[in-house]
Amino acid sequence: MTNSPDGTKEMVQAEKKSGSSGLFNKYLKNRGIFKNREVLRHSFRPNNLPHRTPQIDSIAAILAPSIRNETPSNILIYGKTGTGKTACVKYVGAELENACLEMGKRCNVIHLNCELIDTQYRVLAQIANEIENLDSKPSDKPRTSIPMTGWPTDQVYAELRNLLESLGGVNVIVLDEIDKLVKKSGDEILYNLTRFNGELKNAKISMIGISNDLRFTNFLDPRVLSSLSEEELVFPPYNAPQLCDILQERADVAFEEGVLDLGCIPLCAALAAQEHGDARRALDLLRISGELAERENAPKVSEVHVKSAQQKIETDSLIVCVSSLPTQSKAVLYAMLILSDLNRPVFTTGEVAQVYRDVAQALDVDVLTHRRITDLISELTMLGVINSRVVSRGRYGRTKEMWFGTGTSGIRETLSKDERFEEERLHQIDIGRFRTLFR
Ligand SMILES: Nc1ncnc2c1ncn2[C@@H]1O[C@H](COP(=O)(O)OP(=O)(O)OP(=O)(O)O)[C@@H](O)[C@H]1O
Repeated sequence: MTNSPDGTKEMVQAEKKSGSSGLFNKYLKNRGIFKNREVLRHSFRPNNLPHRTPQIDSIAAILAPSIRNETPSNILIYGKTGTGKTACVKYVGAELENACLEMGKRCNVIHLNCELIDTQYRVLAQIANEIENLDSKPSDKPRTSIPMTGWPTDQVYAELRNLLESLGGVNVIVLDEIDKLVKKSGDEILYNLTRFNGELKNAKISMIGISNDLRFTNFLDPRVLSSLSEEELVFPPYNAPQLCDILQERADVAFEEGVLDLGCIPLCAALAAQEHGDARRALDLLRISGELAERENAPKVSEVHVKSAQQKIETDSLIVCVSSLPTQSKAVLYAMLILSDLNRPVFTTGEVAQVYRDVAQALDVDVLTHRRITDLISELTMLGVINSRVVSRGRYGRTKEMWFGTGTSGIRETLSKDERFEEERLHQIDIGRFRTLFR
């Protein structure tokens, strides 16, 4: 068999050999969109972080005493989501560890995600765990001298102290999303960690707290706040041109040459900058645009793909939001769906409340007061599930009008997955009555 330019014959041959039905042939035949899509994922750690040189330099300057085996100041880092806080701290941390290694000094940077590790016990056990396994290879069985639950806190502190002392050197503990830890477990752990250096002879610790919620400092004891924020850094949001530079660097590695239409990167950057300058959102937009183009076998990624990606992200986050709503909010939302099915693109609080009563009865939940329904409607507006505006009705006073921003199919499907919203119950609602009422 001669080789065909597009490789079809080879594929047919491979198919015969392997017995596959050729389901994936169309994906093999086309020139790919991506050269390396991993570069656009959240887990990728870039070596170059455009527009963050001042922040990187500041963190490096504060941590620099570590290379002389001295204790660096604690740092508190703030900034909205996707402004590169984690990426910069990880980058500087890796550089610091390498620099210390070259100089024969011991310095460990231990990064904890406090969304997952959110109690005093777990923070301490995880620090110990990471320290114990610093030099191990991926194939080694992990060593754990502190179990993840069960010991008295004093014993955990004592064991961690022994471990730190036996290894010596500087340990920089990064508490990423520190606000989650404080909200869940208070500031005792921070108090204890800031005092830990006083008990150590051989080893030193310093802390970096990262947060996108400035208000969490209100929950801190003033002594904890002053020692934790010896140094403070703020990461400003990126603007559209900055996001363009960030995306361009990644796109050069991620996409095949020439597949990305010129307008794609500026559009992703502009959409993400409109939100709040979030690089994560910009990268998601670019990756999903590429994936949509790939799925429809398009030869290029165009601005139409970017717009569809934006819509997909919005729908996906709407679905996550709706599925986590409490039953009463879902009941209010279901009442709105009924109204929109009755060809009412815009409805008022009074109308929603009327339909809601029947929905609540059908679902067998308490019927809330008009006041509570109004509160739930405000919450749904705040979450972006619906849009609303207050209008004046002359001598009838003011009322709220609301409408669905995008299609309702995602909301409908999500509600139908809630077992309370089973068809049998919902059939009890007399839609005909509302049809007459709201004619
Ligand atoms: N200057 C930059 N250059 C390249 N990529 C960046 C830059 N800033 C952020 N990113 C990328 O954007 C994504 C989000 O960044 P990062 O996780 O550091 O944000 P964050 O400020 O810590 O957000 P959050 O508060 O939500 O955790 C990551 O994939 C990161 O690699």
